[in-house]
Amino acid sequence: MKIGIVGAGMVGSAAGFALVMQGIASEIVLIDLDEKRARAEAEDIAHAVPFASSAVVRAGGYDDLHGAWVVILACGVGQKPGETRLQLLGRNAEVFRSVVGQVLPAAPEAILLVASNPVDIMGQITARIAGLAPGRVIGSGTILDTARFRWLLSRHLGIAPGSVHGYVLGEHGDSEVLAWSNARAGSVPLASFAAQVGAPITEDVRARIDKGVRRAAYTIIEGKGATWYGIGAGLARICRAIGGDEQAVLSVSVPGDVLGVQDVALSLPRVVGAAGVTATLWPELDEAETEGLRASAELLKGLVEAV
Ligand SMILES: NC(=O)C1=CN([C@@H]2O[C@H](COP(=O)(O)OP(=O)(O)OC[C@H]3O[C@@H](n4cnc5c(N)ncnc54)[C@H](O)[C@@H]3O)[C@@H](O)[C@H]2O)C=CC1
Ligand SMILES: CC(=O)C(=O)O
Repeated sequence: MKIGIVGAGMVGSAAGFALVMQGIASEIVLIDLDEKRARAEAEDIAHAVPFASSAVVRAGGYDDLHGAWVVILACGVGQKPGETRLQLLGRNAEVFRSVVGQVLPAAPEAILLVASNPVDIMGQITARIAGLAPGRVIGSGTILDTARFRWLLSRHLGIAPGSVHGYVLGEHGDSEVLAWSNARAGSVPLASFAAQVGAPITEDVRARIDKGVRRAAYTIIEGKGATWYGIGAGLARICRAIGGDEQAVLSVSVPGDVLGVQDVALSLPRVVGAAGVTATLWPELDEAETEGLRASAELLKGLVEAV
């Protein structure tokens, strides 16, 4: 599978590295305004290929995207310490207006996978500009937040993250909703399993995990300036679902109607395969989670209307 990456910064490069290490791509083309950076990252990632797979990794221009199955959009700016994702909107919307118009003629068949923040709104803007069939523009949404949630729960319960089933829904950002009420360990409801292993989900545990998920980006950015490994792996996971036509259920962001809010992009568990997102699984939520999701949808709707 050929994959293009526009934006060869930390996120784009981490995605390229994850794709190589997991053997997901046969060819990766890195594009950046800073061509020297794209060449350097492509060369560095290519040096990992002999340890993992047989991909061709190179820097290029938009014409080199011809034949790409997926084009990852990770260009623009990231948060500075203390900044929210939503504060990036004006700057990144400007970048996307020029970038998406250059990607489309070169790779009209590609699925566009948006990573840049605020990712839900950037995904919706991209879908509007691109005019592709629904589900062919995917925002990485809360794929990373869901990973953070599963990881923290797995640490608390003492089981593998892959055996924890739970999702973060709504905005990839401050208004996101951790769907505690339907989380499970294996096939067992979370609270029941937690009690069985002597690790109950007390209010303190819940607050700690909520903060660990919701504030993760702020803490990491404070410490090292940006986050990239988690989202790099998340983007590779979505590409794997597309390349393998997996019909995998992943929390990603596409536009749709949510709890009475029309045409708003946010994350719900979605079925992802070769055609992109083909279905949404409506989770059963309790009242507080439902209200949280509605508030997240209304917040995002207000912002996208203003762009
Ligand atoms: N969706 C998610 O879960 C996450 C999203 N992000 C977001 O990903 C984006 C990228 O973050 P980083 O890689 O850390 O930033 P970065 O600054 O390291 O890389 C961004 C790259 O975009 C390039 N660029 C800027 N304008 C361009 C244009 N017009 N055409 C081509 N390339 C252009 C820059 O030259 C730079 O190399 C940010 O918006 C960040 O907030 C970051 C982490 C997680
Ligand atoms: C930066 C960002 O969006 C994250 O790490 O969640």
